[in-house]
Amino acid sequence: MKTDVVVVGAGLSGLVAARRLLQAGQGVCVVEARDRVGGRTLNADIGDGQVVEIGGQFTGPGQDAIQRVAGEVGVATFATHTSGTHLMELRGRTRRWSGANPRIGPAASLSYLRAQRELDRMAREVDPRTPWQAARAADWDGTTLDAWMRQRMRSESARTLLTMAVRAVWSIEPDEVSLLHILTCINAGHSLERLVRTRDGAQQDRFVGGSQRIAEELARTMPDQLRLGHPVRRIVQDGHHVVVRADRLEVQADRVIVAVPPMVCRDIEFEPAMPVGRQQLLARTPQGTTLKYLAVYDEPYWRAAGLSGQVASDRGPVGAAFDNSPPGGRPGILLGFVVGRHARSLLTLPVAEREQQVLDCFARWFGDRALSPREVLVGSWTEEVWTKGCYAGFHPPGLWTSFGACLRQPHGRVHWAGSETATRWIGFMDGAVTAGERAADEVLTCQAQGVLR
Ligand SMILES: Cc1cc2nc3c(=O)[nH]c(=O)nc-3n(C[C@H](O)[C@H](O)[C@H](O)COP(=O)(O)OP(=O)(O)OC[C@H]3O[C@@H](n4cnc5c(N)ncnc54)[C@H](O)[C@@H]3O)c2cc1C
Repeated sequence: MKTDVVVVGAGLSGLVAARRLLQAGQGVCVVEARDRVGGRTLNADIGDGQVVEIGGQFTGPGQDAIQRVAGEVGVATFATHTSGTHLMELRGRTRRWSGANPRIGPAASLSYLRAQRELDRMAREVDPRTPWQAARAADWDGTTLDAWMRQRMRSESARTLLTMAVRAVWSIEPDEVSLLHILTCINAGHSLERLVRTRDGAQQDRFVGGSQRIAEELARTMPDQLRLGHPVRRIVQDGHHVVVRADRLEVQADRVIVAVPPMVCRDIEFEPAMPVGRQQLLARTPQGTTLKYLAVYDEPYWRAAGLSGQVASDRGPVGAAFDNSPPGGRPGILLGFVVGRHARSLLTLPVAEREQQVLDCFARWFGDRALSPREVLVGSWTEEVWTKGCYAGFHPPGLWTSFGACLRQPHGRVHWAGSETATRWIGFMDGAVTAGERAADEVLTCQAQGVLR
């Protein structure tokens, strides 16, 4: 089969790239390993025509790209449930709180807010398009966020709180990530405060009908271009064209856009081989670890007790919880994120034991009724062969300054998309959209100029 452009991966990034290319009159073939579209967005049916999200779900102010695309395909947003009192488990104490910030004592609060402000200020010195060019890039990429926290934050409670925030936002531990990477992501997501917050922040809204609907609606506009269930194994190029070899499918094209997560991209064989910088980049980009649990109850019974369903915990295994009920409030759904170190430890247990530990957390916060959900759904993304971890890939120390310049550099006729290659909202659905559009524009420019880079 022959076409102008092959897109590998029918997640949001690949689908948006394909849409832009089709709009520009290009022939397109989207080759997807799974038998569904949406990648890291996935809806689960909970009956009565309602769904809940197993993958990415939240959106908020400043995420204009995903909201624009959602609007264009007729998917609206609704507010995440936040009314009521939130809970925080911190260093052996459970606190109830409401308003902007949890009360953790004046010294700890001050230490946390100072650190947040300092990180936001440092982040403004980092251009997310070229983090390796920041004046202090070498220093910041030579250390971890944890090392910086130990140096700058005297309060242990404040450090624990920031660790909880980092786990919740990026599903990683502060001692494994480059300080420069965190600053890049903070700038790309406006500010740490915006990344962390629900109201006025990145968790403010959800998509009606579930986020996967956006991918499904995009896919509906290109039925003839989609090839589902064909894992791409090999991409071979010469001076004239590129051939994409997938299971039971071979497509020849002028150019290819690869829109898959970094750890999965490592498994595709490239001929000629990728340049050394990009090989190193992929080999050293791990992905976060997340198990996302959704416990379904007849009603959101915790609301009657004045609780919002929102919890942050350093004890775990659930590190963050939300009321994830559908817009109408029935059934009641508790969402529990098990992330970072807690997720890696939970993943070593049998599935039934994992679930029990999660329900035990819910019972600790919302009473024994939590132990009897009518259904429990789980997204175990590290165990998904076509994802291998989430929410996204991240950079340990040294990576941005050594190999960052290779992140978006095309390899001959092969271009790179996916939320990890974004320069705004890196690792988010919004980033997936802008990365897909950027890669499509690169291809269109090359096609127009007849360029082989
Ligand atoms: C549990 C969880 C919670 C999240 N929470 C949020 C959130 O609240 N808000 C937010 O904005 N983002 C969130 N994210 C992140 C967000 O979902 C992702 O950044 C975004 O969806 C990534 O889109 P993508 O197209 O770049 O990659 P993907 O969605 O991973 O798409 C890649 C596609 O490529 C396919 N593929 C892989 N390998 C091959 C191959 N060899 N051949 C063919 N196809 C292949 C995959 O099957 C997949 O369909 C979350 C993610 C998860 C998993």
